[in-house]
Amino acid sequence: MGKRTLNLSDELYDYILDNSLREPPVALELREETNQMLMSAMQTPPEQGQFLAMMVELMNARQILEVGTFTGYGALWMALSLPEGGKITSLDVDEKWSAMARKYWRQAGVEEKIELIIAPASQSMRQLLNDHKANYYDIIFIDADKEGYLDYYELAIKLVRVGGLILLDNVLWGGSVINELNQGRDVRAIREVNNRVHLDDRVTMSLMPIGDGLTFAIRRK
Ligand SMILES: C[S@@+](CC[C@H](N)C(=O)[O-])C[C@H]1O[C@@H](n2cnc3c(N)ncnc32)[C@H](O)[C@@H]1O
Repeated sequence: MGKRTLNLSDELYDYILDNSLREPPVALELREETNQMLMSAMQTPPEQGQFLAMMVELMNARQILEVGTFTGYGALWMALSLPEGGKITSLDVDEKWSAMARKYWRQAGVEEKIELIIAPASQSMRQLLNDHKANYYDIIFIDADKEGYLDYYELAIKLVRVGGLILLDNVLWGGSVINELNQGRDVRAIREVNNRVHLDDRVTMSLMPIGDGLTFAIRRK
């Protein structure tokens, strides 16, 4: 047995889903409809949706900010886990998926818990700061354009409360973070934010090989 995380074969991944996934039927329906789409790879995978919902419970979260909504799968899982009075603010720049997101949020009875803001996320996050939402969120899930990550992270540090959790998705970018021949803008942006979080003493952090790599950063001051 090695010390490192296992390489997941398709069979082992299926075993994990078969033996741990508790996906609500409405989330399955949304996932299946999204899977028909060209851009479906952007969707949060089911075991990560379930994990986000668990984070909501673990953190006793009431206020959540999601950066990157897509068809609303992650937001749906988190909303189902939020107690009465809890709220998710979800940011996306593209309106074209919002109808599908809203359809399933309504079907799940959580539409009232989710506010969708359509505008560039950096603009929306700055607006939230102007609207006195500094030190406000229990969880901030960053899952939008990678070039924006550093800016989103710095804004998230201001928006999250002390003790609150920032999650950054796709921080291994399919493994290409270690491929020096790959100097694309997305991968360079991810390397830069990974380095920033690693050296940042404002947070307690951990980079976990979940999905495409998920960094946890708890604001400590
Ligand atoms: C990986 S998907 C989000 C997946 C989603 N969290 C889920 O649970 O399925 C990334 C999303 O970020 C959005 N996006 C890209 N650039 C953005 C920007 N500048 N501001 C806000 N959202 C942006 C895209 O439109 C896309 O819907």
